[in-house]
Amino acid sequence: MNQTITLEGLTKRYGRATAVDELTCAVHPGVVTGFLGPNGAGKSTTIRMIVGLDRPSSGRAAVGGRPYHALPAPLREVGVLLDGRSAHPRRSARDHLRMLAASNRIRDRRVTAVLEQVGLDGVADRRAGTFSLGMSQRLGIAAALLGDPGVLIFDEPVNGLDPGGIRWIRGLMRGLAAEGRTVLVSSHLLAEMEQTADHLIVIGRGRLLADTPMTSVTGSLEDAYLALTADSVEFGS
Ligand SMILES: Nc1ncnc2c1ncn2[C@@H]1O[C@H](COP(=O)(O)OP(=O)(O)OP(=O)(O)O)[C@@H](O)[C@H]1O
Repeated sequence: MNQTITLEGLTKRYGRATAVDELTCAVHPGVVTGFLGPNGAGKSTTIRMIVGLDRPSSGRAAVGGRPYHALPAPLREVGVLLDGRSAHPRRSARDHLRMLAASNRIRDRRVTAVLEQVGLDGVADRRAGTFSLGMSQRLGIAAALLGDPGVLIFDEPVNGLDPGGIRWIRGLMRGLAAEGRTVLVSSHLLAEMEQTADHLIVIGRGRLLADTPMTSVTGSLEDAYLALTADSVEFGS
């Protein structure tokens, strides 16, 4: 399938506030695209609209030309990590993934495969509520990978991961892109993005500020980012 994510005039208003403002851009397969912007810029809201958790006020978000809700087997086409702590705390990691697999007609052996892939095979039968933040993030990543999707979206995946985990997810994202998948990742960790992303989409106050290959960033990403977003920071210095 066509694995490009396309946003066309994507807009989300909450009352009089505009969280996402006429966003038009595309996220392509085969590369890691970093999705950057200050707190409150609209990254999570954009991701939620891509995966059908929020309705756009106007405009469109599509994957392979189709809105998420029109995909016949969404988890097999788009994997998303939004909040690592999404599993029921009393349910084991394995059961959480089994339920997701069953509801999306994904074979049970994928559960074992993704548990191994994220390094949770040794704790698969422990309740998710006893997991550390980093382990919960890994479980969320396992859920995103479950359907072997061509499109992966990670909202702050490095959150809570230790240095070994950070290196692991960097390799995971690079590997997924090298397999030809579309990888969109939001993060505030610019040094990490500098090592991971091939392409950058930067938003501020819901608007597109930059859509550019990493190679066009001269000097440090931090300097370039802070200059670009200087007028778009709602909170902070
Ligand atoms: N359900 C909601 N109701 C009202 N306003 C909302 C809602 N969800 C988000 N917003 C507002 O939309 C704006 C964008 O928020 P969003 O969470 O998308 O930003 P973000 O770029 O992901 O931020 P962060 O980096 O802090 O996670 C913020 O001003 C936020 O307060």
